[in-house]
Amino acid sequence: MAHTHFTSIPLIDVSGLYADDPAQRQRVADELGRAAREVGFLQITGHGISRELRDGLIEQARSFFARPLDEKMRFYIGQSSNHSGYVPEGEEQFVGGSKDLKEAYDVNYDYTEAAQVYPLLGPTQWPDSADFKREVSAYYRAALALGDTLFRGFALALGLAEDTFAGITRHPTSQLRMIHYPLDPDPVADRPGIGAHTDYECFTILLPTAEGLQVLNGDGQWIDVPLVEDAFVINIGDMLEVLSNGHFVATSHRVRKVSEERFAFPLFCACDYPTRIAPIAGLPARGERVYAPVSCGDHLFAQTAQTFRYLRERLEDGSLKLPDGAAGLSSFGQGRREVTA
Ligand SMILES: O=C(O)CCC(=O)C(=O)O
Ligand SMILES: [Fe+2]
Repeated sequence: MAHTHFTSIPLIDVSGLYADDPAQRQRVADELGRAAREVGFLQITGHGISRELRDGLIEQARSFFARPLDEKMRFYIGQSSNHSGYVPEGEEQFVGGSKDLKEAYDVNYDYTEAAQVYPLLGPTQWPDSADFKREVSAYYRAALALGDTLFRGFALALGLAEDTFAGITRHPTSQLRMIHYPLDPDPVADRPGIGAHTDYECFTILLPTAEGLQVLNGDGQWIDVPLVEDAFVINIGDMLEVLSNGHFVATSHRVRKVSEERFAFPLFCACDYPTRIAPIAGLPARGERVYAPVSCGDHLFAQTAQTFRYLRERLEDGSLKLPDGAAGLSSFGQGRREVTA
């Protein structure tokens, strides 16, 4: 899908999505739709998530990542049963073996009632801090609720019923990542924060603490995303590009080498694990592209299994098998995790 030649990221006040008046909701949805079609990235204000919730999350990240490595490794993601916990530098490697300078803590949707056990759902492996669990969970809940509101807005933007996504986002595999990009002490080393990629899921709600995020436009130029007071960055991911039959675009982005210590908190809004991701019936194709259907959870897990060292080792020794029909890396959407650095 070709992108337009944008040179800035649209900023939208979404408070109208909470209005009782359907016309007001539709007006905001139309703005969301324009940004999703033309840029695939936007920034939002009027989202209702308080500064207190955001500061609580940032504070917990700051204190967790400041701990010595051996303490952080006590909560290593590789010892969890559902892919949650601490992700040390170098654990996650994308196509081409990118050398991102970052560490992370992955938090799961704490859903334990599924009749079937799914690899990306279940109780989070929390660190040994009640404050961390409380503050991070509070933010996570609020951001998931914002995600539901945005799903309704995107449905209206596509000319669909407002509750189109409700039935497939009841217990979604929507992970919250807490990412720490340390300042590289070597001023000449050129290690990006995160290499160029698109996100796998429907859309991402991102809270950054500093500039550094860049978005690729149709002319192949990297456009800086400014840090806007009180705003979240929202970007379309592969799955919403597919569901929308190419109307919305999953846009490549990256984080350049940071010039100050940086934290970023993406919540990847996905669908329920077994959801079949295919163009929604009745939406005419926008481009030439024909999208092959995939299972939401199996696709996410297959991508994860091929990029995390601990899971790759299990694939190699045969103790883990990829779900049937799993796609290879960068074979979906806009070429997820394609490293061009
Ligand atoms: O750190 C950021 O601003 C973006 C992170 C990101 O793109 C990702 O985790 O997928
Ligand atoms: Fe991303």
